[in-house]
Amino acid sequence: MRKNKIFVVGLGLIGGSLAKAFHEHSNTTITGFDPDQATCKKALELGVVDTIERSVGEGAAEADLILLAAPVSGIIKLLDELAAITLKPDVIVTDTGSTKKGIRDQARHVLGPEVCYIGGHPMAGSHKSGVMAAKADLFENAFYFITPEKNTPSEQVERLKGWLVPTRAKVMAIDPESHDEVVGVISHFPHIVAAGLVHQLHLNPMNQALDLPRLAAGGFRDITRIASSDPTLWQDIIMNNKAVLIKLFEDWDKVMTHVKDSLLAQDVEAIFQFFQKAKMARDQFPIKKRGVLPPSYDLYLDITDRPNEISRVTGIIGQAGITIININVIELRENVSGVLRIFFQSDKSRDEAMALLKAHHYNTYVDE
Ligand SMILES: NC(=O)c1ccc[n+]([C@@H]2O[C@H](COP(=O)([O-])OP(=O)(O)OC[C@H]3O[C@@H](n4cnc5c(N)ncnc54)[C@H](O)[C@@H]3O)[C@@H](O)[C@H]2O)c1
Ligand SMILES: O=C(O)C(=O)C[C@]1(C(=O)O)C=C[C@@H](O)C=C1
Repeated sequence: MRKNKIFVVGLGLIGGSLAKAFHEHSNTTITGFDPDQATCKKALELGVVDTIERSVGEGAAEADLILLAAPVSGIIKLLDELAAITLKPDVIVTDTGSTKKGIRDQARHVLGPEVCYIGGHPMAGSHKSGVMAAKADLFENAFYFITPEKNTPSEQVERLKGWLVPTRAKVMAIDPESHDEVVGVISHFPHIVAAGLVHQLHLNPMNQALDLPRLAAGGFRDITRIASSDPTLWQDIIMNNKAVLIKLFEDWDKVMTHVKDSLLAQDVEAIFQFFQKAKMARDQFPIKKRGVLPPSYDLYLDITDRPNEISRVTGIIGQAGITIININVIELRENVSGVLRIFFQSDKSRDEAMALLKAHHYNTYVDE
């Protein structure tokens, strides 16, 4: 029996992760191509793909699903390459680019009407790049945007959804223009702000003498994690969502000017409201679930910086026969209290541990 063939072009974080997830499709061969030879070699070694194709043309001609997972400008060029190849009549061409309008425009422009192109964008990722960071479960429970045209046959949309089942993502159809507006707010502009905060720190005159990153606590690190993302990738994304981002700069200026003016006017109530409204909105965000990871029940407790403090806590829990599945320390600075986060297998274990620690005068709490 002939095997179906998925051809993944661009075997980095996203292409590699999708290729890994696609291995769940039985009766399917996953082939790949990447211009970087070292990436191809690694993808084969790690079993991310079954084979590496010698060129885009050779892989694409035989494929039932073509997935373009290069940087956005690379995807646009790849569409030109595909336009010059005779593809299988029922092939679906999709991509993972973080912007959709420019890619859709190019697909419309260069691919003939006989080729079914449906844009895609999985809303999960990382500041890390490359095939080594690829994970089969990266998209589990994440949204996965697809951008079919009004005239895309519904059977083709269903076929693409079928291909994407092993990602365990929540597939959502949206038009490319709305997509770019949405991700401008929830992804692209925040990346600019994160990088901007890092620049602000570096430009500060105190940085030379005091090495501010060394002093920065959890808050700065949390909000700037995504500033470690690949600049080439982000240059491409930002350039391809220019109009949306320019408008967001105007909105952002209004928000910042409001805080600055409130501060200048010593308007305490306005400043309180600024934080209060943001907190209320942020606290309502749905909790993100990660499907393959077993659920964990977390307990937080305040600890002081004294010798053997962590082993004292784990000892109290361990002696009661309660299993701890993981531990992490949040912001324990010299001579200052920090927070210990302990992960349990069940709410019962967590609640028992909590009662025990309370009896030992620890301040404990759970984050609902
Ligand atoms: N990183 C994220 O969090 C994330 C999330 C969702 C979508 N995306 C999008 O997915 C795509 C891939 O991102 P990534 O994070 O996997 O990047 P990556 O840098 O990890 O991988 C990109 C891969 O594409 C290859 N490549 C570069 N130019 C190419 C070309 N012209 N043809 C074929 N391959 C080429 C590179 O060698 C590299 O292996 C981008 O379009 C990005 O916008 C990224
Ligand atoms: O988690 C991260 O590090 C990401 O930046 C992932 C992220 C995002 O902004 O949320 C980045 C780009 C995408 O296109 C989708 C997801």
